Amino acid sequence: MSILVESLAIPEVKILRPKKHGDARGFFSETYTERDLAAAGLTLTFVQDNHAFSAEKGTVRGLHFQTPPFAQDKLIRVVRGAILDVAVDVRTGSATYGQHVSAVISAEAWNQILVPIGFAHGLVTLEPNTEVLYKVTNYYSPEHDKGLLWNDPDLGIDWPIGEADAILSEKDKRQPRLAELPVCFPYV
Ligand SMILES: Cc1cn([C@H]2C[C@H](O)[C@@H](COP(=O)(O)OP(=O)(O)O[C@H]3O[C@H](C)C(=O)[C@H](O)[C@H]3O)O2)c(=O)[nH]c1=O
Repeated sequence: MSILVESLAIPEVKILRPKKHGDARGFFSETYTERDLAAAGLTLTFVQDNHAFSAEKGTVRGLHFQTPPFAQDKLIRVVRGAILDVAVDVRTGSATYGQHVSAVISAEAWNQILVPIGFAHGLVTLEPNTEVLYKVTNYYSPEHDKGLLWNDPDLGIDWPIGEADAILSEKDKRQPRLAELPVCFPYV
C-alpha cells in the first residue's frame, strides 16, 4: 500500500496520503495508483489531468461542478504552495446537503483530496505561486460547468479571506447561491 486513504466528516470525501521515499537526491512518490484506490473501494477511471497555477495568495477558484452526463470526480493535489480545499454536498436529498468539509492540501503535507460527483469544489490559495494538479473522471464540458457562490452565507464556509481581498474570475463573482441552485444531483 503506497497511499493511505481516510474519510472526512462527510465520508464520501477522502484524504489521500501517498508515501514519499526520500534519499540524498530528494524523493520519489507514487502519487496515484489504481490499486490503492480500489483497495479503498474507489473504482474511478480518470480521463483528464488538470494543472492550475495561481500567482497570488488569496486566489479563489470555485465553487464548481459539472452536471451529468459530464459530472466529475476530482483527485486534487498541490505540488507547490498550499490551498484550503472545500467540498460542498449538492446532492438533493442527502442528509448533508449544503454542508461542507475542508482541508489544507499542500506540497509540504504531500496530501490529496478526493471530491466525488455530487459535490461543488473550490479552493483558496494560502501561498503565492501555488500549483494545483488534479485528475478528473470526465472531460471538460462548458455547457455542464455549473457553480455555487463561494462565500454564500448559507454555506457557512470559514474562508481565511474576505470578499474585498479575494482574487476571483468574473464568472465566480456571479455564481448562484445555494437557495437558487436547481436539482443537479438527486440523492438516491
Ligand atoms: C476546468 C477547465 C477549464 N478550461 C478552460 C476554460 C477557461 O478558458 C480556462 C479557465 O477555466 P476556469 O475559469 O473554469 O478555471 P477554474 O476557475 O480553475 O475552474 C476549476 O476550478 C475548480 C477548482 C474546479 O473544481 C474545477 O476543476 C474547475 O472548474 O480554462 C479547460 O479548457 N478545461 C477544463 O477542464
